[in-house]
Amino acid sequence: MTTTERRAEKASSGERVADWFDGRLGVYSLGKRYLRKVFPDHWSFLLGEICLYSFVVLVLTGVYLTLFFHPSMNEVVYHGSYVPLNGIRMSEAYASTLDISFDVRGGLLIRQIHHWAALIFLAGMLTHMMRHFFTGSFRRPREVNWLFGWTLLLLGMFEGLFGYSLPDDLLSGTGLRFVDGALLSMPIVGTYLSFFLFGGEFPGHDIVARFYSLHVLLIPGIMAALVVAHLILVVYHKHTQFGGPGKTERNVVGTPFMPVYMAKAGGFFFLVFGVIALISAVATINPVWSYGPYRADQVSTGAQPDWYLGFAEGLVRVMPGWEITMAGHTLVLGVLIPVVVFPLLLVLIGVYPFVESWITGDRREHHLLDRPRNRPIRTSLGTAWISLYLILLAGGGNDIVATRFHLSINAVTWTVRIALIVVPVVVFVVTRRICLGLQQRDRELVAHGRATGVVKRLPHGEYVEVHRPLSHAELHTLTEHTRRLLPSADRDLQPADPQPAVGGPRMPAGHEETEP
Ligand code: HEM
Ligand code: HEM
Repeated sequence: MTTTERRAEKASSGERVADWFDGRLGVYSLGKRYLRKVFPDHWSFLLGEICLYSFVVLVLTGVYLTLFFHPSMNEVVYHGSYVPLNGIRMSEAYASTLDISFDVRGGLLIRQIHHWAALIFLAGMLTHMMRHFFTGSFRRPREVNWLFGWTLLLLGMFEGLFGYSLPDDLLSGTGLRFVDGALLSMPIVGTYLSFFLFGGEFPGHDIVARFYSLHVLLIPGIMAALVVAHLILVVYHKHTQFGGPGKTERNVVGTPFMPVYMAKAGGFFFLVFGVIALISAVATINPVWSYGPYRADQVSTGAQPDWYLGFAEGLVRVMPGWEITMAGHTLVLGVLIPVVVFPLLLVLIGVYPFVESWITGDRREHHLLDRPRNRPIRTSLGTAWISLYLILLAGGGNDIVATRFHLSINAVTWTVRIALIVVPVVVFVVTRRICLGLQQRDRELVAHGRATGVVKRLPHGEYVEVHRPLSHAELHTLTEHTRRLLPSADRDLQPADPQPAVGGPRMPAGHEETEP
């Protein structure tokens, strides 16, 4: 008997299973390489995980919904548990959504989890994106990963729109009418595009089935592939980290993937799932039975898209109803301008990493994150963009704001129009001042230490405040960006130097992974 055979005989059944897989998939070398991968610890890294887990929840609940949802616009007469709609003509899609809500066991909860998860997914993506924006993690070499993320955001928005169009209720039909109007406003191609999408004149009989294929197959497929590519790139580039003692452009300090990070991530998945399930169990979302089935001659009052598309609605609502006639054709500028501005606002985000490196001429690799105050212009652009987005969101709900607060809708619309121009500029200027103020405070802290509030009288009568010098770690964090700006800071590009530059302690706990 050979040694290997003797070892195989002695090995436990677990080891034998692992050996079996190793022989076929090479899991040992993969595991050795990646299971001890170091992940830095920071609460904001959880935002990416929220996106990931809510996406998983969407896929799981979406698959359950496909078992009962009928993507058909054929007309049926409803005879189900929801008595007020009994005997009413509606599409099969709407009738099956009512069945999911009232007759399928657990159906309403799963529908609500699906919808709430969609809202949280997009909120997660937007905050995750802003976190990466403000800390500059999109810089070289992560521009492509930024673009992958950005594509996920775009696809997520359209996936949501297609999803809430599926039940074919009065609200989703109103949303589709909006899409139709946007298409029709496009010169020359508008009518063709509308007929192509709806398979004839709006609303036609095809749109639910078409959106269904896109919603359950094409878009989730592309998104799943992009999520995998996104995460592979995070592993390939190694994670960025905030500056601090022991952290350089060439190492990553944190906890290993197995077992620490994996245990935390597993727990966090159940936390995210649990919170979404709890919200869905207590808060109604999209009660389609109270809107009624879609009819092209009706529109519901207070119709609103899901929050992530509210800014597109706002763009249309703040525009005056301008129209011009050119060569015998009417151009509806009131809709056409928003249709052009909407993608522009999104494209600006996608190309930002390239524009920034072009303007600043910074083509270096960056693995240490910026503190937002040290990049005042970028930070101010980010806050101005957020303010623009929020104002448009409020503009998209101008009717709700007017009715809830007993205001005139014209007054609300005009306030939004003025705010749209003034507020982002003010926010930009104020944020920049705040950043510069914070930088000044950092400089004073470095130069004089922290004020203790203790005032001393010196022997010759002078009063002075006692300042406590900062610790080495604090000093390192506050001055690290200035060293990176100096040409001599190229030491960051030299082989790993885990020792802090200001003589502070090494990272107290955690593991360190060094660039080869
Ligand atoms: C990945 C992102 C996804 C988003 C943002 C999303 C969003 C939505 C939304 C907002 C609705 C309307 C829910 C409602 O009726 O209140 C919906 C419906 C639906 N979704 Fe998704 N979804 C996603 C993925 C999926 C996947 C992967 C599947 C299936 C494999 C799926 C299947 C369905 C079905 C069958 C419906 C119609 C059922 C109904 O409305 O009750 N979804 N989706
Ligand atoms: C389905 C949607 C998304 C998922 C599941 C996802 C997931 C993640 C995860 C888990 C990480 C590592 C941890 C972290 O830094 O948070 C990450 C990193 C990153 N994400 Fe996303 N993300 C998504 C969307 C986005 C979007 C919309 C953007 C920006 C437009 C983006 C840009 C980035 C960048 C630049 C990194 C690299 C950061 C680094 O190495 O420090 N992601 N993503």
